[in-house]
Amino acid sequence: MARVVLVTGASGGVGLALCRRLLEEDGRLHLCIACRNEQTCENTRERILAYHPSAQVSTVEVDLGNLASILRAARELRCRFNRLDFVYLNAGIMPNPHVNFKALWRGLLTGKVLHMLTTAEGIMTQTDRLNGDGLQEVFATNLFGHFMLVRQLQALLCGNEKPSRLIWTSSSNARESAFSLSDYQHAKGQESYSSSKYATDLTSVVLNRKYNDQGLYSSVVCPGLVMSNMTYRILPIFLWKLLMPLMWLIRFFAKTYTLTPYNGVEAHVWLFKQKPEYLDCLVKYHSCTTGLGRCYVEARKMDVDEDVAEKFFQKLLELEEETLEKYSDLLD
Ligand SMILES: NC(=O)C1=CN([C@@H]2O[C@H](COP(=O)(O)OP(=O)(O)OC[C@H]3O[C@@H](n4cnc5c(N)ncnc54)[C@H](OP(=O)(O)O)[C@@H]3O)[C@@H](O)[C@H]2O)C=CC1
Ligand SMILES: CC(C)CCC[C@@H](C)[C@H]1CC[C@H]2C3=C(CC[C@]12C)[C@@]1(C)CCC(=O)C[C@@H]1CC3
Repeated sequence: MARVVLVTGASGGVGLALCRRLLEEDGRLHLCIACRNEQTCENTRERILAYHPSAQVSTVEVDLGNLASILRAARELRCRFNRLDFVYLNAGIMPNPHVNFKALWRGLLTGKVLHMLTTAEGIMTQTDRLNGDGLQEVFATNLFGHFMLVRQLQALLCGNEKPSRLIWTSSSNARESAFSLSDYQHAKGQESYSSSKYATDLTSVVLNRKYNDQGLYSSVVCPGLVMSNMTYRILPIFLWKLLMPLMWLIRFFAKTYTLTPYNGVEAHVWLFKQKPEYLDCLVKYHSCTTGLGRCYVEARKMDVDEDVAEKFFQKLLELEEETLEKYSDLLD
């Protein structure tokens, strides 16, 4: 039976490379790509088919920053499929990124330089805003939209003959100090991206606790530093191109400098081949590349407080309840 795989954020960068590499692994799978609108869906499908002409690729329109769009997409997916084997929750945003060059410069002179260059700790901020649903945009797109999608797809993910899998694209930038239970949407700070990725790690841990006995397993991966539209918004493309030789050099010391989307999805593809029962739900799987360009995966224990994770999950459930009340007309 062909496996059914749903990928969000498939239109470029990590998501597009993931689609292509999954089809290299298994040309028989049914790939459903989730993109923001009809035009992106069609363009992305054509780009994938150009490499894998005989692949089964379908599309679903979803704007993860819009709750009504998520409920509609989930309804469509429930009509189309009777199960989903893998869902890659990959779409993400980092709006208005700002690099603190002064802190970067100071950091270069300290012993923590590699940590800074691989996690961006202390050198990156963002400006967030409210979206049309009245939620903080980064929290809504990176985490809550995906959470709602998973919950709405529960019937396709639980109780199947074989386990189903959720694989979240998190980040090395996920940091406990950027997250607070009392401001879990990160309305007050300037590290909404870091907070949303930490929230992703917390959510995955609790999803395992709640759903493993129903045959649903969740994992988090970090693609490393990848050149994509997201990073091209941080520094201009020409500057990244100029910095490329330096970054290849840094890669001899910083293995998470995967740099290309192809290398960045090593962990996503590795997880596709693993039995979930043997994975550790408190581990984040990092895509790594050696100085000579060999890709591999490194498992690192996550810094999560399971009690905070549980409390945060309750808050997500409350927000979900409010959402479902508001959009009751979009439910079956
Ligand atoms: N690049 C890096 O160094 C790193 C990236 N990551 C994570 O990897 C993931 C992929 O990022 P990357 O490929 O680098 O960045 P890109 O900006 O290239 O890709 C982001 C993807 O998310 C989609 N997306 C954004 N907003 C929405 C939305 N509201 N609804 C639906 N889709 C949306 C984009 O679609 P559209 O084309 O319509 O904008 C695009 O397909 C993200 O979760 C990111 O946080 C993690 C660590 C490092
Ligand atoms: C010589 C160069 C390496 C200098 C580049 C400085 C910064 C622009 C980058 C250093 C660490 C990078 C980083 C990210 C963005 C670019 C840097 C801040 C991310 C935040 C991108 C998105 C992520 O999810 C994590 C990345 C961590 C490292």
